[in-house]
Amino acid sequence: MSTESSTSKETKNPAVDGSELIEFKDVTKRFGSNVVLDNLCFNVASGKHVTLIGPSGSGKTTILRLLMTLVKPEEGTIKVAGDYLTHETRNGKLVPASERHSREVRKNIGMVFQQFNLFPNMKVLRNITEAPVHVLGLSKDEAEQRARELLELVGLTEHIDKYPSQLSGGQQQRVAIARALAMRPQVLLLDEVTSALDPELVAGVLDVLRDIAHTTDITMLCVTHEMNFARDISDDVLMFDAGRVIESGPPERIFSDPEHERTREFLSAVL
Ligand SMILES: Nc1ncnc2c1ncn2[C@@H]1O[C@H](COP(=O)(O)OP(=O)(O)OP(=O)(O)O)[C@@H](O)[C@H]1O
Repeated sequence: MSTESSTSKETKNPAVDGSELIEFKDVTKRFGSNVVLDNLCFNVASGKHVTLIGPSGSGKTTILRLLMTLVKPEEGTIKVAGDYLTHETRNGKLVPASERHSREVRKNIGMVFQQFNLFPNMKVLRNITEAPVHVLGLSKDEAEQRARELLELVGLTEHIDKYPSQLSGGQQQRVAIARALAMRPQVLLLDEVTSALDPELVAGVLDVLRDIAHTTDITMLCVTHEMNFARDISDDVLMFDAGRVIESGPPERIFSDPEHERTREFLSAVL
């Protein structure tokens, strides 16, 4: 991870191949007159785990939504795995991307939302196999094999034949994690994935994510208020304020010795 304001490169996991997997360059996002992201530049290297922190409304979720192409930037470019998400090259010129192009680039990205967003009318197994079969073109057998492996990873093998409504929130969120991973994305986006859970269910979900962070090569971009989790999994933490990164660095430093007054204020309110 690097930002224009970042100087530190201390990390606990080396980058898988050292290349930048996510690149935001001069990205500005406005909603009406509200400038949510202001000429934002940051990169995330392949295999890194980066956590976005900052006050409510500082633009963290908007960054994840831009990567999912749920919203579009007014200015600037976003690259994923070397391809422009928002633009494509036609006749040697960079032009706004077609839906088709963005969809292809977005296949590199999986997202887990605060509100699980499972298909309520499908059993657990089909929730996980649906996209690999219909988007990636896997055979039903291949997709089911993949789903079974992932259900084991998230500890839900015995719930394979249940509907989401028969599961706890924590179990539903673990299905959502398995569903995102079933697409074998290079990047996993996590948007406050434990915020909607009863407190006693939070640890189980975070344990699964810690396991994934520590045992796979997946790149993670995470928005969370769980600071202990952020400390455990992050190579770098980006502190946002008013649509800009005001400070970044390894969690050991950001949490114990923040440089910026706004970071100190924010951390004293949440830690
Ligand atoms: N679809 C939208 N239409 C209008 N304004 C929006 C929209 N989405 C986000 N915003 C505004 O953009 C700003 C940033 O929102 P965002 O959700 O990215 O912040 P955040 O840092 O993730 O906050 P939180 O920690 O509360 O989730 C807020 O002022 C929000 O009201």
